[in-house]
Amino acid sequence: MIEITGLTKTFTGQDGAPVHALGGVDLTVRENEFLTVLGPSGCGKTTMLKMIAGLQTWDAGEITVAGRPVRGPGPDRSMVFQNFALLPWATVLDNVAFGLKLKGVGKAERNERARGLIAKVGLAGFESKRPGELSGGMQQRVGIARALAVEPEVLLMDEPFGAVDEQTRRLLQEELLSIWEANRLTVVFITHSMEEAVLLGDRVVLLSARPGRIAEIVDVPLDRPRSSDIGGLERSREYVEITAHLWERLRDMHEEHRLERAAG
Ligand SMILES: Nc1ncnc2c1ncn2[C@@H]1O[C@H](COP(=O)(O)OP(=O)(O)OP(=O)(O)O)[C@@H](O)[C@H]1O
Repeated sequence: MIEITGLTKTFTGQDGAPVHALGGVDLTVRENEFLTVLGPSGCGKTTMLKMIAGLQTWDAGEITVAGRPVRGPGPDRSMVFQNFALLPWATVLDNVAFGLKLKGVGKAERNERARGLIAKVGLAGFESKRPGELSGGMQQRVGIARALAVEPEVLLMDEPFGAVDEQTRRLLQEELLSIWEANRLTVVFITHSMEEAVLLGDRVVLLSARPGRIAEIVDVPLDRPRSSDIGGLERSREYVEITAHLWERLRDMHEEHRLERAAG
């Protein structure tokens, strides 16, 4: 579905020094897969996601989505951001319908589709509110509904639940899982949470410290559907073993990074 080969990127830092963000990433994301991505801070996770979205250029390598080379943004891919990135002056309805408007869908149809999605993410009755009147969790529901409105093949999520409280995060995880179970989208989901990576993912990609490369890909053979019993999964032996393994790897990466820095 998504093929990434030899992806590299070097930025110029504020002091003029090169920042090697990605050091040759090769990755295949399967059709309808829920892929989660973990890695040390600054290893290029957001950079890679923006590249798949067509929002960031790269130096070398290639990305294709369903066989089409990525040259810029397109309606086949939607992104959900950590800070929601909603239009503050527009209502919930207009925010969700925005992408459909850009696609040229008529007002009656886009509003009907937007209302359906707003209900799906549990926000029926809030159509005429503006983002500033909503909690963080509610704003992220709008972000998800907006991303789904254009019926993308690929949903790109950059730490979407990082800015909400623990209970809301759990509810949003359950909602996202049930939406994905019903629609079978291809999802690439960045997170800082090992627990979240394992609960949601079919596979967890571990990126190494900068320059980011694939350090390991871990299969998550937990039963699906998972949306109805996240608590039960957390007590399963597989879940405990996989999260322990990921923690060991991440701890080693932090330690290597610390030693490299100490060595100058
Ligand atoms: N436009 C830019 N100009 C210069 N440097 C950049 C730019 N965008 C990203 N970087 C640098 O590239 C590296 C990778 O950034 P990126 O945001 O992709 O990492 P990340 O893994 O998503 O980080 P985090 O986990 O902290 O969100 C960082 O060192 C960052 O400072």
